[in-house]
Amino acid sequence: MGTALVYDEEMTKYKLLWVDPACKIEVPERLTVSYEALVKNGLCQRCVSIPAREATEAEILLVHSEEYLEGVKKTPYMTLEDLKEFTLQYGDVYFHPNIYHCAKLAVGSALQLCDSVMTGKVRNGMALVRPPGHHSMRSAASGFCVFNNVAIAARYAKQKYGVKRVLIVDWDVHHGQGVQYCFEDDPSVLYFSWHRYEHQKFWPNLRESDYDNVGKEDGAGFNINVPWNKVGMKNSDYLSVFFHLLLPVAYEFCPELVLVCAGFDSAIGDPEGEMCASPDIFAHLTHLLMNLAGGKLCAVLEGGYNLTSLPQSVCQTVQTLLGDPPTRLSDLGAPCESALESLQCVRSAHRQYWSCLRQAAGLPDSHVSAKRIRSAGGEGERTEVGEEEKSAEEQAWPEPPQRVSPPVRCALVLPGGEAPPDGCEQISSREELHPLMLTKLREHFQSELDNCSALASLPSLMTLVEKMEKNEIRNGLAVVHSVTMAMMCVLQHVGDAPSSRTLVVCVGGGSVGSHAREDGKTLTVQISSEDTEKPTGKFYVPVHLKKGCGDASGFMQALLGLLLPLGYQYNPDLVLLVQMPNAGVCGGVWQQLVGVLQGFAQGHVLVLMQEGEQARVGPTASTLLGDPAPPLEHPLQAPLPEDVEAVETLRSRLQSDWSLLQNTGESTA
Ligand SMILES: CC(O)(O)NCCCCNCCCN
Ligand SMILES: [Zn+2]
Repeated sequence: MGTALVYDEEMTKYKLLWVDPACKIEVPERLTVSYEALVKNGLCQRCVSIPAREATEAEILLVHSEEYLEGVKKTPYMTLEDLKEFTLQYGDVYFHPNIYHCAKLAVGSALQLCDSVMTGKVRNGMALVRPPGHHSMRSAASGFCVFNNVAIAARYAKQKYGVKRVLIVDWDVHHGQGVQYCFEDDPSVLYFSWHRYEHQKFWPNLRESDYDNVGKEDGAGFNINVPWNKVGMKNSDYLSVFFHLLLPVAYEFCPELVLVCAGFDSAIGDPEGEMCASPDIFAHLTHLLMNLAGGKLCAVLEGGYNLTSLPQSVCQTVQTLLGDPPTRLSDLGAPCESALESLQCVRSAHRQYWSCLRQAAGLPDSHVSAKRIRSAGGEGERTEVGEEEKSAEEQAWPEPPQRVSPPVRCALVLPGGEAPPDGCEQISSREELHPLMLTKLREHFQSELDNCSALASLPSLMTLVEKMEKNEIRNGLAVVHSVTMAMMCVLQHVGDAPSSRTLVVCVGGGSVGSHAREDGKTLTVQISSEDTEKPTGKFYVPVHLKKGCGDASGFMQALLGLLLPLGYQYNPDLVLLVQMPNAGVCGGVWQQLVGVLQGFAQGHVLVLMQEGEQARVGPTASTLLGDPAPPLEHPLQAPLPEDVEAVETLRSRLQSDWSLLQNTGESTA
C-alpha cells in the first residue's frame, strides 16, 4: 500500500496584507518550497496524489461554534479595514479575503487524507496545508490558525469510522492549545505535545501548557505536555522523550489511528523554535510512530518558518512514510539537563495514569548519581557559546544525506526446497566456507559439525551478508541449523572490517557469550527469562524478564526504554537479530521488534532463526518488506514489578556509559 500526498496550490493564495511583525513569517512560500522539494527529490511522484477538497460546514462544526464560523464566513467580503478589525479580536493571526477558502481546503485536505488511510486506499500519508490548525479554538483563531485541521480530523475519524482511540502527536515547537482544549476531557483522544515554554515566557504563554496539565475528568492522563524550558534542544532530547515517555504510553494506549501535527519549526534554523534538531530527526520520529495503529498515520503540516529546513524536514518525513530507510544519526549525546528535568516532571505527573511509567518499587527517584552527567561526557548544561550567539537564521547544518534504497529490499536463506514469500529474493550459494572460518567453527562447535547439515546454509548466509555490505540488499532473514553457529560466522566476517559496529539482539536464552567481546565491535542485548552467567558489561546487556519474551508489556518496556536508546547511541552499521531456540517470543512483539529495529543501520537488519521456526518466516519477511507490524493486543497488561525493576536497574547502571538511557534530572541527585 502506498503513501498519500494531499496538496493544492490554492492554499498558497493568501498572505499578510498589512504590517504585523508577529505574522510576517507565515508566508505562501512555506508551501511552495515544500512541495517543490518533494518534486525535486522524486518523492511527490512516488506518492498517491489525493486531491484537496473544501470541508463542509458540518465538518467544521465538529470542533468550532456556529458563531465563530458565521464570523469567518463573512471575511471574503470584507474590506481591508474590516479584515484588520476582525483580526484584532484574535492573537498572532491574520485574515485575508481568500483565507476562509484556504482554511476550508486545509481541513478538507486533512479529511481526504484520513479517508484514504481509513479506507485502506493508502497506508499513510501527508497533507501539505496552510493555514495551520493546532492553535485554533472552538470560537477563536490563533497563531496563524483558522480551523483546527487535526482536531476536526480526529472527530471525523471517530464519527465516520468508529475509531475508538486516536493518538495525536504534535511535534510542532508551539503548544497546540486548541487541540488540548478540544480533547482534554476525552479519553479516546491522547494528545501529546512538546513545545518551547521557557517557564511560560514563550508564546502562547499559557499556564495550562505546562506538564501538570494532564487532562480533565475522564480525560485525565490523556493530555501530555512536554515543556522545553530552554532553546537549543537537540536530536537526543527529542529521542529521549520518545523512548522514555511517548512511545511507552502510545503502545499502552494502542491507538487505531495516529495523527501528527507535523510542525517543523522544531527543527534547526527556525526563528520561532530556536532549536538545534536536524531535519533528518523527523525521519526517525516518523519511523518510530509507523508501527502503531497498524501503520495508519496521517501527518498534517502545522508550522515551520525556515524555508531551508522546512522542505528538508518535509522530505525526511515523506521519504520515511514511503518506506525508505532513515539515515543514521551520528554522535547522539546526552539529553540536556533541562530536557531531563522536563521529562522527569511529565513522567511523574502521568505515573498514576500509565502502568508503563510506574517507577520500580524500592528504587527512589533519587537513585541517579550526580557524577552521572559529567562522567557520561553529557553536555549537562549546554555551554557552547558559539551556538548561543548565532541567531536561528544564521545557524548552519549539513544537508541530510541521500537515503538510497538498495535494489533488493529483503533476501532470504531458507532450508532446501522452500519457496520464499512474495517480494523476497532467495539466496543460495554453493561456495565452500572459508577455511579460517571452518577452523574457528571447529574450535567452538566440534559436536554439531559432525552433522553435515549444520554447515549447509552458512555459505549462502555469508553471500547474503556480503550483498548487504555492498548495499545490494537492505535486509535479510536466514533459517539455519544452529543460530549460535550462524551468529559466530556473521560476527567473524563483519568483525574483520576495521570500524564495524554490529548491534546483536538475542531474543531468548542460551549462551551468546563467546563472541560478545568488550572491544565495542559488537553491542549485544539479550532479552530472555534466564539469568545468564555472563556479567553485564558496557557491550553485553542481558535483560532478564520474569516471563521472558512471552510477556508483551515487559518486552516492550525493554525494547523502548533500553534497546532503542542503546541502539541509537551505538549507531551500528548492521543489526543482527537472533531468535534463539525456544525463545517463546509472542508474534506481535516479535514483529514490532523487527519493524522498529529497521530504524538503525540504514535498515540493514539480518534476522537469524533456527530450523523448525518456519512459521515465523512469513510475518517476519512481511515486516522486513516494510509492512507495518500489527498492533499489540489492547489493553497491554501492566509490566510485572520484577521486570520494571530489572529494566530500571540496568538503566541506572548503564546510563553513565550510555547517556541516552537517562530519563531523570540531576536535580533529584
Ligand atoms: C502553527 C504554529 O504553531 O507554528 N503557529 C505559531 C504561531 C506563533 C505566534 N507567535 C509568533 C511571534 C513571532 N515571533
Ligand atoms: Zn509552531
